[in-house]
Amino acid sequence: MTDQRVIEVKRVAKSFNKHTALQNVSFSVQAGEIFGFLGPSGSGKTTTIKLLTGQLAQTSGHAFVLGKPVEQINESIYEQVGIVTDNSGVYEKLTVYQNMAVLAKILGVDRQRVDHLLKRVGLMEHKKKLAHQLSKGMTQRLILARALLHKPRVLFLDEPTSGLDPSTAEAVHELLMEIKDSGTAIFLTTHNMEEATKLCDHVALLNEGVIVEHGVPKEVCLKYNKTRQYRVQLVTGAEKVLLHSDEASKQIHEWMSQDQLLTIHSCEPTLETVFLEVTGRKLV
Ligand SMILES: Nc1ncnc2c1ncn2[C@@H]1O[C@H](COP(=O)(O)OP(=O)(O)OP(=O)(O)O)[C@@H](O)[C@H]1O
Repeated sequence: MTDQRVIEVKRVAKSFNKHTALQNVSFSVQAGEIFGFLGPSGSGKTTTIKLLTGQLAQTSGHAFVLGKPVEQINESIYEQVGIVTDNSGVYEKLTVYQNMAVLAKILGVDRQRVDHLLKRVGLMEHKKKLAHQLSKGMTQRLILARALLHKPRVLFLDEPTSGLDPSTAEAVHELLMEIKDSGTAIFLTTHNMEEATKLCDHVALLNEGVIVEHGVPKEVCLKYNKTRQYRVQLVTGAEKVLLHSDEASKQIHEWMSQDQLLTIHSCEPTLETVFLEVTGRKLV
C-alpha cells in the first residue's frame, strides 16, 4: 500500500493543569482507512479529537492533519474535514432538510447530495421535522449527514453509534464503509469493541491517556490467544471446550468421521478481553 498518511501523531501529550490526559501518543491514519481509538470513559479519546481538529493545543509532541501541523489549523481545513461530536450544533429551529440545505449552500453542494445523504441515514421521511423534535439517534444521524455533505478527506467521529438501535447502527456502519471505500480516512472513537472489530482496519487501545496496544483488530486478538481453545457442539446437544492438543485433534477427527460434529469454533479473545488482560480494567 502506498503511504498516504492523512493523520499523523508523534509523541503527543496533553495536560490540563496537573492532570495528564494524554501521554506519548503516536499513530497514523491512511487515506481509505477506518482507525478506531478505543478506551473507557475518561481515557482521552475526545481530547485527541479536539487536538486533531484545532480545538485544543497539545502540551508537547507533533500532530499533522492533511500534512498541516494541527496548531496551524484554520477554517480552510474544514473544507476537507468532517467532524461529528456531541457539540456539532444543529439549528434547533430549522427542519432536518433546512439544516442540510443551509450548509449545502455555504459549501456549494447540490441538492441531490442532500437527498442522497438524507436517504442513506434514514432521515428522508423526517425531513420536515424541526431539529428540536428529533430523537437522540436522529440528531446523531443528521450531524453525520451534514458532516458528509462536502465529501471530506478526513472524518472525525466521536462515538458514532452510541445510543442508536441496532438497525440504525448497522445503516451507519454501511455508510461509513462506503465513505472509507471512496478514500476518506475515518478516525472514530468508541468503547464498543464489536463495532471496532467489525469496522476498523486498525485500532489503538487507550488507557489513562496511554496507547497500550495497537494493530489490526484480528491480529491484536490472535496475539493474546495463548490458550488456543475450540468450542464444539455435538449432534447429541453436548457442548465441549477443548484445549489445542494432539488428543483434541484426534477427538475432533473422530467426531467428524462419525458425523457427530454440529459446530466448531475457535475461542480467540475479543478486543474486550485483550483490554482487560493488558490493563486489568473493563472497557465500559
Ligand atoms: N477541559 C478540560 N479541563 C480539565 N480536564 C479535562 C478537560 N477535558 C478533558 N479533561 C480530562 O481529561 C481526561 C480525558 O477526557 P476525555 O474527554 O478525552 O475522555 P474520553 O475518553 O473522551 O471519555 P468519554 O468516553 O467519557 O467521552 C479526563 O480525565 C477528563 O476529566
